[in-house]
Amino acid sequence: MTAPTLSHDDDVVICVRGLKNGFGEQIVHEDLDLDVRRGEILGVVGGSGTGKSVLMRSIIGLQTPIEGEIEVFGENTIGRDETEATEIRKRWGILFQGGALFSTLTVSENVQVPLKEYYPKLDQALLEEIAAYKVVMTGLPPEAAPKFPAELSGGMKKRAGLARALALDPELLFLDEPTAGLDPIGAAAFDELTASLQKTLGLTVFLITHDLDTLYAICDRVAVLADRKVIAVGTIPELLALDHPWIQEYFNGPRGRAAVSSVKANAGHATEDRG
Ligand SMILES: Nc1ncnc2c1ncn2[C@@H]1O[C@H](COP(=O)(O)OP(=O)(O)OP(=O)(O)O)[C@@H](O)[C@H]1O
Repeated sequence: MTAPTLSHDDDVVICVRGLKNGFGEQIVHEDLDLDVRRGEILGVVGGSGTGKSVLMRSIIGLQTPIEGEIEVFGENTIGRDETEATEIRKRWGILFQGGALFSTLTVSENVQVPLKEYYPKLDQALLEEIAAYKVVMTGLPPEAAPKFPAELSGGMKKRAGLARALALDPELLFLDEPTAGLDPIGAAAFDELTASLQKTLGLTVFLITHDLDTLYAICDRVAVLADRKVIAVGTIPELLALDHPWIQEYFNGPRGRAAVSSVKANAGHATEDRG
């Protein structure tokens, strides 16, 4: 890995400095800084329209910023030529909102898309074998591989999207609202899957969410977007110690308190189960 030049810290996988994004007259980000550390699950929160998805799109090179610098794995990601950008892109996987599966392809074929794109010489039998492995890895039954997205439940679609995001054995995973639209049990199961894959594969995870349960259950740190920048980043107790009205309202409001009790209750069950 190239040493990061922006952060001077080898443990920083994503480093954003002085980011400015906008559309016409509308400025979405200004002077935004963020570090994502190796091996952490970083939750990214903020009110609707604060620019969480635009931030993710800037980091992965789908949105060219007006100003600022972004490094991923110590490599500048802005304005790279296609060959250089491809080399960096190979090292991350993305689960877009809603799964974003190709509806005319089966689950297995969806997982094979990035493999074919980056390794065009792999033979078909191997492609299918890798896809089958990724499908099972995300907790789907092997019978899901030949199915089309329309034949899957919402939760299964998310898992299929995750299988595709993991196709290239990434070091870094971007998840955009992975539990949106899932029922609470499905959402909790998806959180568990994310946490267990993160641990097993040693992933760094950039996770955009509105789901307080997800933040409490699996995020190591949380970055809060407001006023066009990351106004705070830290553990939830660290954020709760801050006197910012949006942070207090979000984490200490009725939904935040409910999420804490549910995490405590689950921890209690886990202890009882072990006993
Ligand atoms: N391609 C685009 N063209 C014009 N405006 C855009 C574009 N993409 C995003 N925006 C605007 O940028 C702002 C931030 O959008 P973004 O989707 O990043 O918000 P978000 O924080 O992810 O919101 P949500 O939580 O509702 O998903 C919004 O006002 C949105 O309308």
